[in-house]
Amino acid sequence: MAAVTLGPEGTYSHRATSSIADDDEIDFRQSVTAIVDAVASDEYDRGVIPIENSIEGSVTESLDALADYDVAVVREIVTPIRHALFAQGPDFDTVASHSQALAQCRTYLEREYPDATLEAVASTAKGVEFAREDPAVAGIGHPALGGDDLEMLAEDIQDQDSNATRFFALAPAEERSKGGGKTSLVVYPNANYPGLLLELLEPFADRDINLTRVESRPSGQRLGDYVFHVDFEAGLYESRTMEAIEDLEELAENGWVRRLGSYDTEHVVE
Ligand SMILES: O=C(O)C(=O)C[C@]1(C(=O)O)C=C[C@@H](O)C=C1
Repeated sequence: MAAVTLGPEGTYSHRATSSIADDDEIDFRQSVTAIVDAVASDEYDRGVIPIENSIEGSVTESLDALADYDVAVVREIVTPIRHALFAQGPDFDTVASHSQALAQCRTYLEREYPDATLEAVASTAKGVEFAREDPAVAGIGHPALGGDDLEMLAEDIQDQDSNATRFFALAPAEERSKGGGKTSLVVYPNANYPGLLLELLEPFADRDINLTRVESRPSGQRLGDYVFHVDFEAGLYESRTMEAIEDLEELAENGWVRRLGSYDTEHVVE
């Protein structure tokens, strides 16, 4: 099964993708949007993108791409995230990594390297690549990224031991699954009036559907205008879900409701 994810080799996204595809069938892109685009245009059977982290919250580029492209979510993959710090030696002045990884190690970095410049790059593996090329740069990423030419200066530097990231496995839209106990939707009401958010949530409460996440993102159209990402514990084709979606579609008559799909959860233990 051909799959695409965030590269270069050795990112956390790559490790999550290894749980659904053979390593020789995994290709890499430099951004989440490029991955979603490649799946939406049928170039790959699967794409894996990070969605949210237990310390730093949503990966906003991923949420925005799910609102912009028609793709299906067919699985969620939850994996523990334990970061290590790599450099050629102790004399670096810059720490390069993915913005999420830098944020997940904020307390450690402020305590140990208060003067270091933090540089957000496309991925953790990219940051470690920079460290390999430049003695002034350290990288943060999975402990296996090191190798002989880099020193592992510290391990387990994430601010919480329980650090974990949730990924979505995506497929072309026509594969929108009918199985799985969790469902994700994106709703754009294209409206703003008192009680709108309450009205958005009522269709679920009325049918005893447990919401597991509600996230708002700016629509990009105007200030104060939002797209809502909703996850809940019920299948897409259960009658209570279909009824709830009918209510949402009425509410969003000037906007839209996107069904991302139903899926099961896989916990990858490293
Ligand atoms: O840079 C990587 O290794 C990624 O796979 C991206 C990413 C993210 O965007 O959240 C994935 C997991 C970790 O939370 C840190 C970074």
